[in-house]
Amino acid sequence: MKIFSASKIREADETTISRQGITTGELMERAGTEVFLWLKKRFPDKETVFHVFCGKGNNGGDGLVVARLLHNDNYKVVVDIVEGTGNPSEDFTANFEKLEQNNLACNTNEAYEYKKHKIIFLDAIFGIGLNREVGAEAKEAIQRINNSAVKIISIDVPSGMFMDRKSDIAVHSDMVLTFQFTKLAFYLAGNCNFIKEIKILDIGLDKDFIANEPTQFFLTDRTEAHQRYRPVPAHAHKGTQGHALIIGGSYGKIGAVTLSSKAALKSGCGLVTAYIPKCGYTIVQTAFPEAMVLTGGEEHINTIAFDIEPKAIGIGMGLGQQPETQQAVLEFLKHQKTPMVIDADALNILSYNNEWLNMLPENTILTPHPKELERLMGSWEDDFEKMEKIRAFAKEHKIILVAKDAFTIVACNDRVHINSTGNAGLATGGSGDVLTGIITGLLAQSYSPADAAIFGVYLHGLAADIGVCETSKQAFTASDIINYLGAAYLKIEAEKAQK
Ligand SMILES: NC(=O)C1=CN([C@@H]2O[C@H](COP(=O)(O)OP(=O)(O)OC[C@H]3O[C@@H](n4cnc5c(N)ncnc54)[C@H](O)[C@@H]3O)[C@@H](O)[C@H]2O)[C@@H](O)CC1
Ligand SMILES: [K+]
Repeated sequence: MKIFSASKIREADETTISRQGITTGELMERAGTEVFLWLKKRFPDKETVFHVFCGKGNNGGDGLVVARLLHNDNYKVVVDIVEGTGNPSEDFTANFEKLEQNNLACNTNEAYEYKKHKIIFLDAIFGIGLNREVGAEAKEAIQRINNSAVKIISIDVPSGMFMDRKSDIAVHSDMVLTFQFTKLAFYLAGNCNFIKEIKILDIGLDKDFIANEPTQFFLTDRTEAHQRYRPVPAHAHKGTQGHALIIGGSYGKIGAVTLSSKAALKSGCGLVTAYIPKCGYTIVQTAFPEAMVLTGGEEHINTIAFDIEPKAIGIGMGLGQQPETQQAVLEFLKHQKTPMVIDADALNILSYNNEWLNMLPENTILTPHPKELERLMGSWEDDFEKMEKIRAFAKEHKIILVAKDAFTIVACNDRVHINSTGNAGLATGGSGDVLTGIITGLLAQSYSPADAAIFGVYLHGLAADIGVCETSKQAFTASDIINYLGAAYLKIEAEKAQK
C-alpha cells in the first residue's frame, strides 16, 4: 500500500473533489459518515457516551459530523470545542451551525451521569494539518484525554502527532480511524506510545490518483505480500528449489547458525549447507540432520572455501570477530557474485572496513539491528532522519538495507517498505538469525533480492503473529518462528484462495 505525505493527501482530496464534482463539505460528510458507521458497528449499545473533542480545523469538522450523526442515531453525545486550535475552517463552521440545528449543545461541561465503562473519547483536535508546536490549551485537552481511563479513538491521526517531524505530546490512542491511507508517522519507533491499533477507512478518494501518483514509501500489507509470494511449482524437486549456504558460528555460538540454516530450509529452499568451524560439526548434524555441513577452522572460521555452487549465501550469524575470521570474511566478500545476505558479525566486520561496502555485488541484502545500523551509517537525531539516512545509504551503496525494528524497514531501489507484521514476541535472542535464514532461503528459490527481503520480513512477522496466539509473547522463542513458518504460508495460501 502506498504511503503518501500530508501534502500528497491534500492533493488526493482536491483531485477527488474536482473529479467527482463534490464540495469539501460533502467529502467531510463522507469521511465523518465512515467513522460513524464504524463506531455504530463496534459499539451497538445506545447507552454508549461519545465525548467528542474537536479542534477548529477540518479534523474538528470531521468530529462534528460524527457527533451529529451519533446524536441523531440516539447515542449520548458530549461535544467539547478545544480553544487554541487555530481559526475555524469553513467546513468546521458549517458543521458547527448544524449542531445547533440538531439540538446538540457544545461545551456544556455536564458531569457524566453514566457509568464510566460506557464512555468513549473521540479525538478530533488536530489531523494532518498540525504545523506548529501544540499550545497550552490544546495541550491541556490532550493531557485530559490521556489521563482518562476510558477508551480513546482518534479520527485520522492522534492529535498532536506531526506527519513530518518528531512529536513530543500527542493523544495516546487505543484506535486510530485513519482516512484512505495509512501514514508514515504511525510506524516510527518514537511514536509507538501514541497508537495501539490502526484501521483504514475508505472514503472513496480518486482511484486513478492513488494508482498513478508516485511515492517513495510503502506499507507491506497483505496485498503487497501476496504480490511477491511465489507458490511452489507443481513439478518442483530439491534441485529446482535452490541451494542455500549459511556461513557462521563460533565456539559457544553454533545455535545461531543452526537456527539460520533451519529457517532457510523451512522457508522452502531445496538444500541447505551450513559452513561452520569444526567445533560445531556434531551439533549441527545432530540438531538439524537435513543440513549438509562444511567446516573451516577449529573454534572459529579462519578460511571460507568450498566447491559447491549455492544459489544464495547468508553470512555472519554467530561468526565472532577474531582477526582471522575478519580476514576470511573480507577475502570471501571480495570475490562474491552470488546473491547474498549479510548479518550480525559479518556486518560489524564490514562497518570497520566501510570502503568494502562498495565492493559488494549490487542488491546484496544487509540486515542490521539498530546498534549494527548505527555502526554502519552513524547515528540519527530522530526517526525521520533515520528513515532518510537508511534510504540514502541503500541508494549510495546500491544495496538492500533491512533495518530491523518494531516495524522493520526495507530500503531498496530508492524506496522504503515498512513491514506491517510482527509483535513484541520477536524481541528474543535468535530471531534475527532466523530472519537471515528465511531471506537467504527465499533468494535461493529465485525470489529477486527486493522480494526476498520484503516478503521475508513479512513472513517472519506473520509467523510470530500466528505463534504468539498459542505460546504468549513471553514464551515465544526464535525456534517458534521456524515452527510457525508453515502456518504463515498456509495463511497466505488461504487468503489468496479467498480472493
Ligand atoms: N482536505 C479534505 O478535504 C479532507 C480533510 N479531512 C480532515 O481534515 C484534516 C486536515 O484538516 P486541516 O488541514 O484543517 O488541519 P487540522 O484539522 O489537522 O488542523 C489544522 C488547524 O489547526 C491549526 N493548527 C495547526 N497546528 C496548530 C497548533 N500547534 N496549535 C494551534 N493550531 C494549530 C491550523 O492553522 C489549522 O487551522 C484531516 O486530518 C482530516 O481529518 C477529512 O474531512 C477528509 C477530507
Ligand atoms: K485527531
